Amino acid sequence: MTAQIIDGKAFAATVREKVAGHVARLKEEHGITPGLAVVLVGEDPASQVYVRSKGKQTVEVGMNSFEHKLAAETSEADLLALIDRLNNDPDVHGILVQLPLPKHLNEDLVINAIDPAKDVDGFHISNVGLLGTGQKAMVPCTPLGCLMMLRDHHGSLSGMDAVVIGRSNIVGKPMAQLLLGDSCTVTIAHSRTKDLAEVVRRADIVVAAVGRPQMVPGDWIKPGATVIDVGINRIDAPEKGDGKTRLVGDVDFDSAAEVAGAITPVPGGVGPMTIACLLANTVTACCRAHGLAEPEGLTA
Ligand SMILES: Nc1nc2c(c(=O)[nH]1)N[C@@H](CN(C=O)c1ccc(C(=O)N[C@@H](CCC(=O)O)C(=O)O)cc1)CN2
Repeated sequence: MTAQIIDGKAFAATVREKVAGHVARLKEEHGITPGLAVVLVGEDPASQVYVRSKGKQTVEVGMNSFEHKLAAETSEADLLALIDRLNNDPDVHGILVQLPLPKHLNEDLVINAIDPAKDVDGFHISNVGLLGTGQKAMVPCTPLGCLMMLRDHHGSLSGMDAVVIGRSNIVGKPMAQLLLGDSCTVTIAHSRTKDLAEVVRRADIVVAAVGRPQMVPGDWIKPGATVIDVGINRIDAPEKGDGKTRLVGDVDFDSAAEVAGAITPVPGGVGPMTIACLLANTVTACCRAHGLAEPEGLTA
């Protein structure tokens, strides 16, 4: 293996430390404690784990955590009523609704009901528009985490060729906007892209966010390129024993690490940065709500 490993777990710990410092200052100097409300509808096991982790890390950095767990059959009207209460609660600076939602709930309607100033996921249409036009926005946590790791590794990204594989509203599109904002030449590729291998081979930066296990092999990677693997896919692992599974990314780590200059692992790469950036966004939202200076290095 030749690539440097970009350790997202360690980097996330440094982000949390910075957040904790800002939270302590907000308390000492202004008597303000940032608060994050997390809404979970239903019992999706992975979502339950992520929500528990968000609550625990929120408290660990000194913020208030408000968890709202609703039954899977909750009506849209009841969910919207809860969001309205949270929008009007001065102790709540950040609101997020864990995705995916049960099928009977309209995700767009629910997300767009959140006050954009409290939308710490950055999914509200107003924040999407602000980011797309280069204005001050709440930035989606996973792409923000990827950008932080890229800036930390490279310093300036200006002039680099970047390929984002995947066009989701949550990762692919905002990631492309952020890279454009840092003056990369950006290509958004997807399942219908012709000659994807050739497109990826041109890139100095590859962000893989397609949700297909190990889809990107090492021979698609330009030697020395930086590879950010957003995928989290569970696959069978018969080598570990009957019925066992393991997590892999969208990139074939072993072959890509032979060619890349740097690469994020799965697990322990982008995933931990998602929650760290959620905490960062909550402090940012709190500072903006109170007209205070925003924390440096925690926003795009
Ligand atoms: N409202 C939101 N919903 C969802 C988001 C989001 O950003 N906002 N993202 C994902 C889930 N997610 C956070 O919510 C998330 C996913 C993965 C990780 C993580 O740390 N993964 C670990 C591996 C965990 C494991 O063992 O399964 C890693 O990659 O190392 C954190 C947060 C969808 N929903």
